[in-house]
Amino acid sequence: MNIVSTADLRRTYGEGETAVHALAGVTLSFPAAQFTAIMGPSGSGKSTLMHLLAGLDKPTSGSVVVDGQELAGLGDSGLTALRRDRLGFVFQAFNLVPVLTAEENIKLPLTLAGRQVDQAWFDTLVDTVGLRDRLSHRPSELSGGQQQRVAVARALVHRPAVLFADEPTGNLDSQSSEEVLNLLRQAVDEFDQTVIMVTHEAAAAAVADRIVILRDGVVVHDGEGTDAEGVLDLMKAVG
Ligand SMILES: Nc1ncnc2c1ncn2[C@@H]1O[C@H](COP(=O)(O)OP(=O)(O)OP(=O)(O)O)[C@@H](O)[C@H]1O
Repeated sequence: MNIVSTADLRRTYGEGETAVHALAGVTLSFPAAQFTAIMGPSGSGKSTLMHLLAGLDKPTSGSVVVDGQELAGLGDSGLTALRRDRLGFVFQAFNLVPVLTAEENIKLPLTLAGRQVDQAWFDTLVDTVGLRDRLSHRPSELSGGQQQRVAVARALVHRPAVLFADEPTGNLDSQSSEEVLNLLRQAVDEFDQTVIMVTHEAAAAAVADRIVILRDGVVVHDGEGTDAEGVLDLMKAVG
């Protein structure tokens, strides 16, 4: 089953001669429990695609279906509810709430939605991300890698239909990057989570099951995962 799919998705900024076709017809399907890395040179449309998939921006034309819902048919409150209840996000900048502890940050999506915490699932997540002894710490008392692990747990606490990760290792050293990537991999392998990750880094993309490469707003490669060297070769091949 596809958790996310797009049909001839287009997003144009501006009009006439100065128009920029950030996405120029993208048709992609993302099945459940698959880890996809979206790559491509700067300006190729990665962020635009991610924003459209998450309902944070509206397409010029074409459609996006997430978890069985056509986004164009949802109003602002419907989109907000979809993001809150069905999507998880991990960003380059961690985006934790500074005044809340790690535990409160992880539980925040449920608190905001007024939903009960599934304690067994919370415990599984905390043990998976290895933060049991850091739960009462605030973000400023955690390393970058620990903060991003809190962010991954937060993104998974409500068991989203899909987890979007936007350059999740962009601010991390190589060891913390590896830990965070392993966690995302585990979320797919052990929890059947669907992960869509935008990244510039070949080493990050190498943990994915599938590599999609954009250039000038179109898909120029869509194939199985490979190691970091293979990813670099792919990037070179598509220019
Ligand atoms: N709000 C905007 N107004 C006008 N043009 C925009 C806007 N946002 C993006 N663009 C243009 O759309 C194209 C795609 O941008 P996008 O940010 O999606 O690329 P990207 O692949 O995410 O790049 P990067 O890797 O540098 O983040 C670029 O040419 C960019 O300049």
